[in-house]
Amino acid sequence: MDNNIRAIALDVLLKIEQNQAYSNLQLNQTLQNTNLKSVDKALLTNIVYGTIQRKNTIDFYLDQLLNKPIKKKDRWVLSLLRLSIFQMLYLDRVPDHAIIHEAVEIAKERGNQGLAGLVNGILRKLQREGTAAMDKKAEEGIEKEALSYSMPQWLFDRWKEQFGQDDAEKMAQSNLLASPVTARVNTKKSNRKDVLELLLEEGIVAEEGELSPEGIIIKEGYLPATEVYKQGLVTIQDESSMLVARAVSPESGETILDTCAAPGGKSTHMAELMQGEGKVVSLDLHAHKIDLIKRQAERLGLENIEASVLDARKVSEAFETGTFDRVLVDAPCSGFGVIRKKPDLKWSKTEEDVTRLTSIQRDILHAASEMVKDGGLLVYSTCTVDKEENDNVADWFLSNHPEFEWDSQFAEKMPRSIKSYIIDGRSDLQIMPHYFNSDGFYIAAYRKKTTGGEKHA
Ligand SMILES: C[S@@+](CC[C@H](N)C(=O)[O-])C[C@H]1O[C@@H](n2cnc3c(N)ncnc32)[C@H](O)[C@@H]1O
Repeated sequence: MDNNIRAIALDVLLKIEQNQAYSNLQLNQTLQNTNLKSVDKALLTNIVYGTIQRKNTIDFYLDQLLNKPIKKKDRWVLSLLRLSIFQMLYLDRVPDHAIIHEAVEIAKERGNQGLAGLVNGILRKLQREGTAAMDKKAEEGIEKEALSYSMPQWLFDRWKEQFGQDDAEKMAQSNLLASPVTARVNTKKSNRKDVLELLLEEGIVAEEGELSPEGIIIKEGYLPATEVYKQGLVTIQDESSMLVARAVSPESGETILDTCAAPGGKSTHMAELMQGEGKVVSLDLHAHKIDLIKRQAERLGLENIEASVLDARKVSEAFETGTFDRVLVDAPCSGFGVIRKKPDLKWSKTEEDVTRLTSIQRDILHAASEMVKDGGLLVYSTCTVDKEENDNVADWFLSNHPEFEWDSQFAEKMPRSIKSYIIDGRSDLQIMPHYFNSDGFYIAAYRKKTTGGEKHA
């Protein structure tokens, strides 16, 4: 069975590489289509994410272990070596000799005796000699952090400049850890206590989350296979992401705009908080993603979501100015807060991408702000930790939109444990992954000033 897991892990890694697919999407698709036990699914997840997370460091070792480059047609062997080295160096669960044996069997089956010999030789050398000599070389190199934390040096340097050495190191370190699986209870259908009991009956060990009143943390078991999930009592979502809908704080009967809504995590959360009363208008640029929102809404039993395709920058072509009580801009971003779940992001995104994204973020925020009623609320959020995309965009907005002010009630809506991270006089929040073992998220909330009338939201 274990051999099977490694063969599947190899296929997932190759598909991610060949199709440039997002690791989480490719892996989830595979997890849904295999009948592995939940403990094996966890191991598969660990191997795939871990191998991508540590790619930099593993390749640094591989460079030194390989005597000559691997032929182009046999490039898949590199992925096999990477996932085997990841297990040998970073996973305690399986002894080295078993990892080597399985890798050699896969190389034999998929390649030939020569490749099996190559795999055997490299992995045995690593087993025999360890990494001490190679680590010494790394210490002498200039890209020290890139190798210790297995991330591009430019990104580490950027974090160091933005947050200081200590936070940059803590964040880089926490990104190498497995992310907890968390879910949101659908409060339109049930409550946290009942859901925890139902999950236990299905063999899923879970506990209450710390950050969100609807949050639960899955300790053991594969949630998507449960009846609780299928019946729409829960949605898989990170706890910091749940705080976004809290910042919007929609009320029953209101009309809400979610400008960048797919796959629907926050739209459905807001619709649940509204107890199905009122309306959430969910937009996304990509037609194929609208279906994802609709499917989630259906699974969760939410009838108050209207999803359609639209470029949020052109929202004024579809709606009258000041139509919505509250508007959420959960903007496209670099995703540097969710590296634990999408490790490929740290290898694929560049500094130029960050700059390009900030201009889209500004444009969407500007267009969306026109949709807010007097006295209404506008929330800007991202799943990144980059100041250029976060504080800078948020500050730019406020200085260019005097009709808005910080939402003075923002801190009250956030959990107590987080309040110390909110700076006095502002209503924004940067959550780093190492603060609460959650995704890195940024949230800023503004209120549109009233033009003489009473406060609305
Ligand atoms: C961070 S994701 C949104 C996640 C979503 N709010 C959730 O909670 O499930 C950003 C989304 O913005 C969409 N997007 C990108 N550019 C856009 C634009 N100009 N107008 C509308 N949506 C856009 C992307 O397709 C992507 O689905």
